[in-house]
Amino acid sequence: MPPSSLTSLANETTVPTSFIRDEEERSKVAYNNFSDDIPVISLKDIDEIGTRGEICEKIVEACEDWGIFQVVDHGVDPQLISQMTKFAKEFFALPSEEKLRFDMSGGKKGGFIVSSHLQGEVVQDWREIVTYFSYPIRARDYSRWPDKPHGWIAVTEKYSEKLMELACKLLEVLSEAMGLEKEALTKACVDMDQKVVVNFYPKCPQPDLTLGLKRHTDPGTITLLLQDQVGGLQATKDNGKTWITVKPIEGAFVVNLGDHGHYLSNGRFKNADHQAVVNSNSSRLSIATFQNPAPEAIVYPLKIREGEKAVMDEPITFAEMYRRKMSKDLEAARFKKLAKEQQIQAEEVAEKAKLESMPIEEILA
Ligand SMILES: O=C1C[C@@H](c2ccc(O)c(O)c2)Oc2cc(O)cc(O)c21
Ligand SMILES: O=C(O)CCC(=O)C(=O)O
Ligand SMILES: [Fe+2]
Repeated sequence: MPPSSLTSLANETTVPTSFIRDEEERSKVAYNNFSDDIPVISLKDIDEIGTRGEICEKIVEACEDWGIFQVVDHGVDPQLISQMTKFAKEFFALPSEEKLRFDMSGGKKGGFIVSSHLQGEVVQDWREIVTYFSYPIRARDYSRWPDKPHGWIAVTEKYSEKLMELACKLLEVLSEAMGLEKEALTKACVDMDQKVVVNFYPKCPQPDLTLGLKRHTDPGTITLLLQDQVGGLQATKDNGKTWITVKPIEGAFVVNLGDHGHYLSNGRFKNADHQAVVNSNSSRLSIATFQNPAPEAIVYPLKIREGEKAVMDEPITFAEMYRRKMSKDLEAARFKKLAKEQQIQAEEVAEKAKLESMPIEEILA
């Protein structure tokens, strides 16, 4: 079980062992060693015939290469962005008991939790989150949306609406790039879900031993991530051999393609492989807006190009896809833990056997 608040641990000198990751999982690149590899794309005049083609080309190239790009000139009001960020920071600065009024550790849909939305994780993430489901509107449960700081709900509603519009615009481009009608991807989502996860990564006394958010791909179609200027989002496109730290750009959104986007494009667009690292100098805030298909939406490639084989064996619902992914992730983590325990046990047995066969003079030497 993770602690009920992490902020209180930020002033310790060591991290509890439940946060310590195996060496191969730890960060290999500094949180502030920024890379320019991820394309930054201006969406200015995206609806003009003259410029649309050029912008689309850049987006498609980025999706084929990394599954990640950043967008600027996206039309979301900078004031709305700064209000959203300000309220989010204020929420995490509230006393623990206020945040725990929204505790979701008992499996509640939405609210506040330390470390992970997944139950049964073996190693804990160095983060606190507050999350709420914003679309479809008819399914909103405002009792799980934080009501403090006062005024945040109105801002989150507006933010959700604007990000839904931006996501749909980006999905139009990707649909066209696949040679499909521009509504193809949104239609495949049936009735698009939106879930907002606000990540707060407190300062960490031993950032090299842990991660803010372990390596993963997002399950849905597309994620729009707003990050502050601290840095910590890292991506790999060679299965974890090398990593880059995404350069924070004021007011930009990082766009990540998720598993659903990857499957629907039959693997042509990558599902961004990423993680978040922490540091000992400052806390960090990021706001992830996950655009997901409805749970009953069928997941299967919308187009299989000539000479290609389908990346999926059969069509399944998004709910089933999500369930399989999460149980695979947890299974892999448990298997790793077991293998580690067995290795320690084997080393202990070998050590004991060595000692038993040693002459007493050698042991005492
Ligand atoms: O918090 C996250 C991040 C992310 C995620 C996916 C898969 C993982 O194994 C993992 O550790 C993190 O995507 C999410 C998707 C959700 O539906 C809710 C989340 O809280 C998250
Ligand atoms: O905080 C970050 O930079 C990454 C967040 C993320 O990947 C997520 O919430 O899924
Ligand atoms: Fe993510």
